[in-house]
Amino acid sequence: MFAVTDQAFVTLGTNDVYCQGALVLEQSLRAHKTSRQLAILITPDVSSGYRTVLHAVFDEVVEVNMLDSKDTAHLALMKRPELGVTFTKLHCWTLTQYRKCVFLDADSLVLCNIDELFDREELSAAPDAGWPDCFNTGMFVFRPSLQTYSMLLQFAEEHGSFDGGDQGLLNSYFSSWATQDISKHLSFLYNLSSNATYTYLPAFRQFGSEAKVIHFLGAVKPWQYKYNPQTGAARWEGGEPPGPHCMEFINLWWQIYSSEVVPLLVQHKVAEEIGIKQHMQNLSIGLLLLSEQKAAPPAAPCPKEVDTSEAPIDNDEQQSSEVRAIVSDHLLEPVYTVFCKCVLLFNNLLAGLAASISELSVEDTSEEAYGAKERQNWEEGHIDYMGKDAFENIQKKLDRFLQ
Ligand SMILES: O=c1ccn([C@@H]2O[C@H](COP(=O)(O)OP(=O)(O)O[C@H]3O[C@H](CO)[C@@H](O)[C@H](O)[C@H]3O)[C@@H](O)[C@H]2O)c(=O)[nH]1
Ligand SMILES: [Mn+2]
Repeated sequence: MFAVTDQAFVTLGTNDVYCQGALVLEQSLRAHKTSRQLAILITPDVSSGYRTVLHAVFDEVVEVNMLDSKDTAHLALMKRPELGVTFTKLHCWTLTQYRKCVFLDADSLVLCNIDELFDREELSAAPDAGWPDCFNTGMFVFRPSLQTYSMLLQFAEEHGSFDGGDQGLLNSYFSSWATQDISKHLSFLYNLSSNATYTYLPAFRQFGSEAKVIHFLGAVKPWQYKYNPQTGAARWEGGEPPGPHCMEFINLWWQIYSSEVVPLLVQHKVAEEIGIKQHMQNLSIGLLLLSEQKAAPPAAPCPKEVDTSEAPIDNDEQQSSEVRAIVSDHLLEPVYTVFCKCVLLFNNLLAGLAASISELSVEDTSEEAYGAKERQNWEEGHIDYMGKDAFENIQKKLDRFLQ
């Protein structure tokens, strides 16, 4: 396929949670064989583990500073205090290595090839379902330009944003969108809000099958649901049911997440950061499941049984040599053999997750003790045997993980 190098789809992830949305989006664009580059803007909060995964799948990962509107009054009107950071989206105009781009929110996914969008001009976008004289900024065609970028910042400083987020600002700046040029007025099918079934069901029945991009806009995102890979169905758990979303699309998001994104996270050893939980009846059932899918990549070799005797650990050459190095360094063989087996077991459980999980959920546990920094220390051999990496703490982690 002919690759177009001066045009790109661009998305934004300011933290690990939104980056998971970005990974689903990326997989959906690749699945529909885009010929354009895939770029993501990230901010310093994205962990090193996630950066590795993003670098592996996006053509370009660009780190930018966090821009924040800090406009709490307007954001409060929208009941979305977190959206000030969406000003960071404005950085997309700095990507001048590309001639033309299509921005897509990280909470969207594509259902077919949408490369024809690159035939459109700045600023092309689809109407917002809440106020159709405004465009929704979950998807728009733009031309990177440092001049436009600085004019946008200046405009933001002088006028602010009527909703506190990027959407209010961009609609004020590109204010002729609603009336001037119908070719910049894109079909709603390019940015279909996932609750359209509820707001206008007959129209959804008539046209929904032609949808090209699904956008999970609103306070509740697909990753806040729980998913059962056996049934392929997501469900809402705990408390008030969220605003309406079409479950068919939520299920689709989760199907892509579990079949395409989880294996990537496992392969790059970042699965533990997102708190994928498995609900197994007990450890032996879990191990049985793991050993059954031993041959299936990308799962790592798995221990057949839990054995805390002093037999050598031989199920993964690289891991066991690392483990032996730790053991011989500290000459505390009996204690650390058990300790290392637990670590191995923990790693193997994570590695086997993709196929063995009975339920998935995504949580931002980046603040937890086993964060990116700790993992880096671990990888570099700085292990706090007496403190947070002590055997009982690893045991606690295992217990939590297997709850
Ligand atoms: O903490 C955050 C919040 C947002 N984003 C990015 O910004 C986008 C917009 O935020 P989102 O939560 O998707 O907003 P929406 O619920 O879609 O709300 C609407 O309002 C936002 C603020 O004006 C616009 O950015 C959206 O395009 C518009 O659909 C996300 O998709 C991400 O790409 C982050 O990376 N981190
Ligand atoms: Mn969005």
